[in-house]
Amino acid sequence: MNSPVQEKPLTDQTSLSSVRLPLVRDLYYGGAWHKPQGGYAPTFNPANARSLGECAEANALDVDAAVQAAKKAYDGWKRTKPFERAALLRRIAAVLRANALELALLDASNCGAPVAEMQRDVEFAAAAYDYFAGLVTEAKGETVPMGDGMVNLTVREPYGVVGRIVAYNHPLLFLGAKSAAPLAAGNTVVMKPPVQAPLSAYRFAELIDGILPPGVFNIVTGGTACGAALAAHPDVPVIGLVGSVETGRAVMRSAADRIKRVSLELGGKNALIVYPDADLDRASSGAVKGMNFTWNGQSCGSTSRLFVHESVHDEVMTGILKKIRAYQPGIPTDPKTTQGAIVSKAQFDKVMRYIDIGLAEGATLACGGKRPSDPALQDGYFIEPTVFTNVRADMRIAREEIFGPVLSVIRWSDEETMFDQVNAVEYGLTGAVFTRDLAIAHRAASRIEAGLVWVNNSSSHFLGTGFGGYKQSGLGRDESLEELLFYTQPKNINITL
Ligand SMILES: NC(=O)c1ccc[n+]([C@@H]2O[C@H](COP(=O)([O-])OP(=O)(O)OC[C@H]3O[C@@H](n4cnc5c(N)ncnc54)[C@H](O)[C@@H]3O)[C@@H](O)[C@H]2O)c1
Ligand SMILES: O=S(=O)(O)c1ccc(CO)cc1
Repeated sequence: MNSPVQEKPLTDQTSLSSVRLPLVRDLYYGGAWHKPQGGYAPTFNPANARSLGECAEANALDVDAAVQAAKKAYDGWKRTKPFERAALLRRIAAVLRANALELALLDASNCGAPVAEMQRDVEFAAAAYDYFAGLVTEAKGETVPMGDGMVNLTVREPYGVVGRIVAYNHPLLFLGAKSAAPLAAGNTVVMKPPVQAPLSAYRFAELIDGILPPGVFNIVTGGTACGAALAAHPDVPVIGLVGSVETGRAVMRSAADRIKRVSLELGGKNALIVYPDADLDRASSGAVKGMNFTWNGQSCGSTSRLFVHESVHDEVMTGILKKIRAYQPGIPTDPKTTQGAIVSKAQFDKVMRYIDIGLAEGATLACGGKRPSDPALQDGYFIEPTVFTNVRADMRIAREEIFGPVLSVIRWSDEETMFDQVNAVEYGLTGAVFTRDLAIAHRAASRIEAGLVWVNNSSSHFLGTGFGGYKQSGLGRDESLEELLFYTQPKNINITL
């Protein structure tokens, strides 16, 4: 067992007394910590732009060492009885729950999302471990009648080493939730956390160290070079990415060279449609909820395009501008904070650029669009919740993923034209419809080109139901049995008796 941890104040701004800050930020593979050959780079607290210390930057040699450790552990893990695997996964879920606040504080200080939300993220990761532990016997096969003297059966087997590369908006959630299915299916994993916010991953490795056999669960931290080395590695037959469309294309290109299986959970520019018959109070609440302002809209599923019927536009806007006030930028580690900081200067600058573009394109700034005035927040990457009205569907702020707290409101009158505009973007991750009419709800749900459509709701994920994109938003469905089966391959066995 490694115990590379000491008590130390997390940041000088945390309103909670103290938290264990991982002192060892090396690479975790083969059940041990290893110094990176690629060196170290600082990670930051986006609430004040201060360094939180150096973290390992894995290079291709480091990634290879982690993959070899995972490869070595594969045979034993594959042969472990499914219920034994499940019991170990459930122990990880329990460890996550027992350490939720500490892990959430690490995420809050490193990725900028409020600690209260990050506690929910830890619970989501724990629930995913429990869920996939419960599905281990569903990785099953079938038999085909062959007549006398012959038996035909299909079994599902794991692939070997799975690489999973994840985005920065839910660091711990993705580390946990995205490792659970491949492990449950009998693969070993090499996880690549987001370069912007790796701290919770180190602590996760410390906490679960010793539960799984060495080499079953491994972590390599770093940026593009680390992710690209993992995606290209010849001994990694399956690669799962949570990230941008651009990265998805890069991962798919390198996967093509080795005929790898690829799962892609990518970006979105999702539409929420309000019909004239909708419960307008619910619709304005849904529009605010759908933006995930609490983590600054940094959610692939955020409904950042609001299509409101012209007859109810003003009433819906009044509701939105009132309800949006519930989100006030604040220090992420403060449990009362409702909206955190944007993850990095680069992302902050990108969002501000899009706000300038919206203004230049002639949209009307209805609220936000700037840093908050609170002096305590001046060093951090904070932007007030921002709403543009009078947006045309062809404007860049209505077509491109901003991944920030910026909502674009578009009026509609003709339903066909509205559907054309909703589906005109290259993305197809989520969509939402607000109406009281079931026929409209079904019509709109069938017309929206997206992998998930909420009716009279937004933002929520439902473990067990499948989450993933149409069009450029990705390939595959996570959070479901389909995710477990994705990490298995069928083998047909034909027996002549
Ligand atoms: N569909 C989903 O479930 C989902 C969830 C969260 C975020 N996202 C998307 O992720 C994006 C925001 O996250 P981001 O900025 O971290 O995305 P990103 O694509 O820049 O990075 C994602 C991960 O890929 C790694 N990476 C970058 N370039 C790589 C390469 N060439 N090869 C291999 N790995 C590489 C990064 O280090 C990171 O770990 C948005 O587009 C958002 O919509 C999608
Ligand atoms: O990016 S989000 O839409 O917030 C999100 C949250 C959880 C998950 C779990 O698979 C995926 C995307």
